[in-house]
Amino acid sequence: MLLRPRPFLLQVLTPLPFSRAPLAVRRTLSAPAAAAAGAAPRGDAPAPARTRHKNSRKAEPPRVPANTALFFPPGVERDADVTAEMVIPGSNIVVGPYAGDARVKEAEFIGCSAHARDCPKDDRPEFAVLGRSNVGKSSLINSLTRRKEAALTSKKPGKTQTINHHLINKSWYLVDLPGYGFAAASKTARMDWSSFTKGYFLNRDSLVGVLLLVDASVPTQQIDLDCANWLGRNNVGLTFVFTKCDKVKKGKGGRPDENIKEFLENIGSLYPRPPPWIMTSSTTGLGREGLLLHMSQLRNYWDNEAT
Ligand SMILES: Nc1nc2c(ncn2[C@@H]2O[C@H](COP(=O)(O)OP(=O)(O)OP(=O)(O)O)[C@@H](O)[C@H]2O)c(=O)[nH]1
Ligand SMILES: [Mg+2]
Repeated sequence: MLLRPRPFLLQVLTPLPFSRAPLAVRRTLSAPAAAAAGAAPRGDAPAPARTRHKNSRKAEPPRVPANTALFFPPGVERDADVTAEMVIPGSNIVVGPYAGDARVKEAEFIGCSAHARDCPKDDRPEFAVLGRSNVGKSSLINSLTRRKEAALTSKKPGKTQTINHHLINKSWYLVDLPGYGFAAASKTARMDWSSFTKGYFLNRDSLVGVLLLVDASVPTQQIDLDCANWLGRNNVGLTFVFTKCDKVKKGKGGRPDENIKEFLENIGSLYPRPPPWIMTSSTTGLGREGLLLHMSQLRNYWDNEAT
C-alpha cells in the first residue's frame, strides 16, 4: 500500500512533514492569495454583509472569536510572523506558499459507491465531506461547485446514503458522504453509521483530508466531538467547516458565533495544535472562496511534495 504523508495531521506529536525551508511569510507571497479569497484588508473578522438574506434574521456574518489560535499550513513556519491579510476571513487559516488557483471551472458527478472498495481507483487527491445528517454536506458541495443539484439535498435527514464522487476540474474529487447521528437512533446505531464509511477513511490513500461539517446554528453536539476524536485518533487530517452561519435562531444557543466559540473551546483539549476551521453558509456563499483556497494549498502540497 502506498503510504503518503497527510499534509495536516492533527495529532502531531512528531514534527510536521512540511517544516521545509524558512519562509518569509511577510512578503507578498500569500497576501495576493488571501486577497483572492476576499480577505479584509485589516482585522480578523469577515467584512459585514451589505444585504440581508430573506431567510435569515441577521445580516452580519458571525465574528471570529478573539485570540483565535491559527492554523499554519504546509510551508509556513509555526512561529512565522503572520499579518491579518494572510488569514482567510472568517477562519483561523493562514494562507501559505502552496495556495494556488482555487477556481472551480468544471464539476462532474462520477458515481456513487456502497463500499470503499467500489470508489474510483485513480490517484487523484480527494476531500471527503462529513458531518451529522442535515448539517449541509450536499448543500456545501453545491455551493462550492456552483451547481444547484450536483448533490441532492433535503430537509429530511438521511438523504445521502452512499459515497458520492464529484470530479472537479478533472483533477481532484469532492466526496459527499452519508450523515451520521440521526436523533432518533440509539448511540450504538449512530456510531455504527460509520461501519462502511470508516473503511473508506482508513483505506483511502488518496484522501487529502476531511471537511468535518459542524452546524453553527446549534450548540456543541457530543457526536461531532466523538467524530473529530475518532478521526484524530486514526490520523485522518480534518478541517472544521462551520455551516449555516447565516442562521440565527431566537433564544439561548441560537447565535452562530457563540456556538462556534463553545465548539472551539471543546475541541481545544483534543488537539495539541489548533486544527483549521472556517465559517460558511451555503445560502449566502460565506466562506466559499476561502475554503476553496485552503483546499488548494493542501492539494498542491499533496501533489508536489507528498508523492
Ligand atoms: N440556512 C441555511 N440552511 C442550510 C445551509 N446549508 C444547508 N441548509 C439546509 O439544511 C438542509 C439539509 O441540507 P443538506 O445539504 O441536504 O444536508 P446533508 O448534510 O447533505 O444531509 P444528509 O444527506 O441527509 O446527511 C436543507 O434544507 C438545506 O437547505 C446553510 O448554509 N444555511
Ligand atoms: Mg446529503
